[in-house]
Amino acid sequence: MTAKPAPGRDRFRLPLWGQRGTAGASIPAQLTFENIVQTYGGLNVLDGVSLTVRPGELVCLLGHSGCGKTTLLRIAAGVEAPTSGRVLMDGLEVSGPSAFVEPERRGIGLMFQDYALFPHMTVLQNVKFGLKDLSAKEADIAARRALSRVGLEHYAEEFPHTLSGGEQQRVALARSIAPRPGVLLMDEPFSNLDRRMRDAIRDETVAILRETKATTIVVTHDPEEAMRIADRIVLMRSGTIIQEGSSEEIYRRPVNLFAARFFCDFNEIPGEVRNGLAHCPVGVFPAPGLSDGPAVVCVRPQGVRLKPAGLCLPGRVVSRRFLGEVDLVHIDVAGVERPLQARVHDPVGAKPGQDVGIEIDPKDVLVFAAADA
Ligand SMILES: Nc1ncnc2c1ncn2[C@@H]1O[C@H](COP(=O)(O)OP(=O)(O)OP(=O)(O)O)[C@@H](O)[C@H]1O
Repeated sequence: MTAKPAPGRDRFRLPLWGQRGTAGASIPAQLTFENIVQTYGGLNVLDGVSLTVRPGELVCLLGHSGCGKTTLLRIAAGVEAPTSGRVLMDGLEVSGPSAFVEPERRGIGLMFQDYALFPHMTVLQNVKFGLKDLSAKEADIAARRALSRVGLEHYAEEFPHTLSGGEQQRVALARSIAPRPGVLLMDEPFSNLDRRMRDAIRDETVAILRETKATTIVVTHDPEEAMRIADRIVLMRSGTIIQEGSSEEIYRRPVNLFAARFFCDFNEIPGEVRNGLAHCPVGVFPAPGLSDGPAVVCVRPQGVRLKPAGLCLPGRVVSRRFLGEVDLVHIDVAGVERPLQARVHDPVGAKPGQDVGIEIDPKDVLVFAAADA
């Protein structure tokens, strides 16, 4: 176990990332976590996390509350030192047994959920705050350029409390990109925005990040948000990475039931695997690679189709809700404890009490060993 860095311990100055001049595109850095362990009160909050974020890549750290996402960001930023393991930027150790680079010398930008704007400073002063290495004139130019990039140049002399939540978010973004960080770390940056404006601001933010080219890690607990913005999603659970990949890879081929449940509200039906096939009350489905034994058959609600009664698996409609683009229909099926959920475009006039036929699209079915649950 490595001790936390003590004052006077081997530190080195890093002109490399620390001073990138005025606003404009960043020189993206590669950020590497090597076997990071972080222990609080004898508990491993991070338990051997290894991850490389490529230059210019946008990675989303996704996981439930308390799984260690923020702790990993804090370690990357240098606000905390890991109990063991190393953090490297472009291959050079910035946290670890042989070095600890101060946060302000890492060239890492931070943006928090609450934006952390200073209320007594104008918008321009807030954005200039991180530009202390520049002359007053250079800082002014860089800050105004960052503000213009987020479309808020006209708000330079306003105070934060006079701005809407979405505008404050953009000021915080301008402040974090103004020093042209090689790496940008964002902790739940959209969670304070109401749903109506979140999608637009999220897309706008991603477009700005692409333009600035900074290597970016965004922490979120919202799978839809991660799918919407990430080049790569890193799914965490209890201080470990359980899967990483593109949103499509994780959605279509989750490594276990936990990962599957994160992205879809499945119908979960107990079944039995025999000779590579899962048998359950709604059908028989391929279960490649699974040993014989109890299983959970997971059926996506959009994979359940309604047909006229008598043609296929019989069911009886329990309820139907109009959700706009689809209807959510609950259907009782013999042998299945809870009604099946179906998200259907064509509910064939389904009314509560009506008998229907059910077809299940095998591409919307995943099977896991019951022990995995
Ligand atoms: N300084 C600390 N001292 C003790 N425990 C801590 C400290 N910082 C974090 N923890 C604990 O470590 C665990 C992980 O916290 P962390 O904030 O990294 O999780 P998270 O995934 O970011 O959660 P959230 O989405 O709620 O922010 C939590 O159980 C938290 O209580």
